[in-house]
Amino acid sequence: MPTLTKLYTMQEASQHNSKEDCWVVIDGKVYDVSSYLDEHPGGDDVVLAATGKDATDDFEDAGHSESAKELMETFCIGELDTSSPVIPELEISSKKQTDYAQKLVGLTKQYWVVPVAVVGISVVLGFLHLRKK
Ligand code: HEM
Repeated sequence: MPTLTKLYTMQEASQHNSKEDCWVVIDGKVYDVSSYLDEHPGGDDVVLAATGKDATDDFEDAGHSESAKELMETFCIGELDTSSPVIPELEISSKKQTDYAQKLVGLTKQYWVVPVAVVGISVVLGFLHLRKK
């Protein structure tokens, strides 16, 4: 008999990112850990920080025990739908664009002195030139 596994997109899972409603995605599975947050020995903040992304590495890096992994399975509500993945390149390039735009704005703010100095020097030179005549 086929098993019915509920599929969730990362976008959907990432909307559950609060203390009252917290989902994490680990190893292709989606876990609703809302009821466990207060009891989590590592604290609720680390789990909350692991929402909205693939938290497999974070989970593994914390060195969870076998019993922690067994407990985790009791919170499993489905699997990650990978059929329409977000194209990472698109995200990165759009992020880069905003980064450049922000840098440009920063530079213009920082280097306002340059055009002001150029104008100032031109005025002084103009004055000197007129006086010579
Ligand atoms: C389904 C989700 C999770 C369950 C059931 C769970 C369960 C546990 C348990 C039982 C421990 C105690 C040590 C052990 O037995 O291994 C623990 C520790 C810890 N967990 Fe989780 N955890 C979950 C998710 C996460 C996530 C997503 C993170 C993100 C980084 C995390 C970070 C930590 C940390 C840092 C500790 C170490 C606390 C310490 O030793 O001071 N856990 N967790």
